[in-house]
Amino acid sequence: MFAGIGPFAIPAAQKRCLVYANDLNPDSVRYLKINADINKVNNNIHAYNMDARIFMSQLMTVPPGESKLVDSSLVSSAKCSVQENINANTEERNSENGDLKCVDAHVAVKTKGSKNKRIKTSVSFTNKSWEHIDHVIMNLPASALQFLDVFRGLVQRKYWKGSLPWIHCYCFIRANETQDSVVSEAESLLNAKIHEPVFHRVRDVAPNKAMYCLSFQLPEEACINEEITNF
Ligand SMILES: C[S@@+](CC[C@H](N)C(=O)[O-])C[C@H]1O[C@@H](n2cnc3c(N)ncnc32)[C@H](O)[C@@H]1O
Repeated sequence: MFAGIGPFAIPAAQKRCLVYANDLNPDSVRYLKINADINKVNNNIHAYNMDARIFMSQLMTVPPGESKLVDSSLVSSAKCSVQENINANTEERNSENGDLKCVDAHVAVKTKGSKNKRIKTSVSFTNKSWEHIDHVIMNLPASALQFLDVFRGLVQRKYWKGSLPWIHCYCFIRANETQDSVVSEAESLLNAKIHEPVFHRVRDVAPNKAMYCLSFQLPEEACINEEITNF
């Protein structure tokens, strides 16, 4: 969600993960793509330049064409509607399900105007992210925890295949704070109970403050559990 120039995205892609990497800063995304090129993993990394909440929402939205299908076997055989929207390598198109912009995976084109404007980022859906993702990495900013609300009702269980994703959210804990208070805050943002949260102490950043990574599996209660409608 906050990929920066790719210190997590590039190693994951090197391990053959398919990575959807996003950052709000266009310069970060530019260098992320350069790093992906240098490391020869650009086929495994799809880079986005948008706010992390919008990114997650759009990644997980079931396109309208897919939502009419009656069972998951039909869903898996249907063509990705976003993919269908790409008919020229460098042409930008809006997806059916919103305003996620698609261009060829290997082309990073700056928008007209000033240097610092958003860049058109690359999307080439080979997988259907609303059906399954394994891990979400939220490696800072310090406010990363506050973004957990995006997962509330994000996954539509009837389209999801396999186990729910693991969320890895970095945070800072001061000496007068506890891990329990972090979990409580995360639970209230998710509106669901977190089962078996795992804290990994990353490093001390000050005498009374340490950086942690809170990992947990997205709780079932945080998902939408509607029945499939038969048409
Ligand atoms: C401290 S950096 C960490 C970058 C990277 N995860 C790393 O470990 O190098 C935080 C990143 O979050 C990005 N960021 C901050 N707010 C954001 C938001 N609302 N949506 C997406 N990215 C954001 C910043 O642009 C920055 O690249």
